[in-house]
Amino acid sequence: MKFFHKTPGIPVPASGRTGVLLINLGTPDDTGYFSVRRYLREFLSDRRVIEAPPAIWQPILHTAILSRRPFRSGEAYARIWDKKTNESPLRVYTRGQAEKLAERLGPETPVEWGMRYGQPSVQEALSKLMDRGCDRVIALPLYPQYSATTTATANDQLFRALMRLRRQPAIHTVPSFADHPLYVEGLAKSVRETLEGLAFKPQMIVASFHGLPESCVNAGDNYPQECERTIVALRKALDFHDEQMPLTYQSRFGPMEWIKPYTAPFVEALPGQGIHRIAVIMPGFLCDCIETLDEIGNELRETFIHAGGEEFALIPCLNDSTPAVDLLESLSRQALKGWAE
Ligand SMILES: C=CC1=C(C)c2cc3[nH]c(cc4nc(cc5[nH]c(cc1n2)c(C)c5CCC(=O)O)C(CCC(=O)O)=C4C)c(C)c3C=C
Ligand SMILES: [Fe+2]
Ligand SMILES: [Fe+2]
Repeated sequence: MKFFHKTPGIPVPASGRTGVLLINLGTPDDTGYFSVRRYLREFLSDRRVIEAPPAIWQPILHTAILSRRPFRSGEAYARIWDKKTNESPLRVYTRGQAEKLAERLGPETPVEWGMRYGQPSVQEALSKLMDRGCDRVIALPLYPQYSATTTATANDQLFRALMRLRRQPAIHTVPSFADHPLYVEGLAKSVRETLEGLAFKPQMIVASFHGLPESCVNAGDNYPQECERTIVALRKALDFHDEQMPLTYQSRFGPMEWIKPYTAPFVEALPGQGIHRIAVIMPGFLCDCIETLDEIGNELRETFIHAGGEEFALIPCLNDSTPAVDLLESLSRQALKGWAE
């Protein structure tokens, strides 16, 4: 394979054109063992995600993890799979966000979407933008809170693609948007709408964020502070006390210590404290995915009911709703302004 990719065929307009590149995590192509294995192998080989030296980690990954986990994860993906499009929800919503954002920005500002792991790749999405005449690219990682394990590796992947280009576009990377007013407003609206539609009144709304190994935080990852910023702003928007909306962390992986409190034990203890009706919101995720729909919507619900809970409601992520597209439009226009004459 040649080191440099082709230079885009379409001449760049004299005035230049700016495109928006949405970058999300990625997801398997189907729920079968080999697809899930391929996805997990790529994901868990990323040194931004697992920092252990490859000489130690790779043998563990290829034996203990990739032999069994794809079966279990494949079953979980099958439970949440979008039957209509035959895709994972994460991909369906990311595409929806890109298509709706493109309508808002108009034909002069092309929008593409790519995945850090799997398909469509960031490189493919970048090529499409350049083939449409973009010499400037706004890269927008779809994570509300910054973490080196998500935001930084999304940007790394884009710069990896740039390393192979003879003629590079200029890049503007959009920072995290943990307490952006449109994000907080969108979350508050989704809480109000879900509560209105429920036949019961939750005694507590648990805000569960994806977790992170403690070692990452000790080494300087500011993700927990970003989660705090989101939750402080959301409680304020809803006029909630801390106890009405506690913050917890889900999705642990491996034997190491992760940031606390852990969602599952926290929720399991609630019925014993007289809390039998809860709702769960997951403001660390812009799109519903295996972690929200299965780990929380299925597994955590079962844990809570088994522990004596009575009612459990899941508040959906913003997905490709109007508030989500409002937010992405605002972030894109803000970045576009930076390039205005
Ligand atoms: C050490 C492992 C992991 C770290 C660190 C991590 C950080 C992290 N992840 C997200 C968002 C998502 N993670 C998702 C799935 C997922 N995450 C891990 C591991 C780590 N994540 C695994 C092994 C998996 C795969 C699923 C499984 O087998 O259980 C997803 C969902 C993807 C989908 O296809 O639906 C998201 C989204 C954040 C925000 C984050 C750090 C802050
Ligand atoms: Fe994860
Ligand atoms: Fe999980």
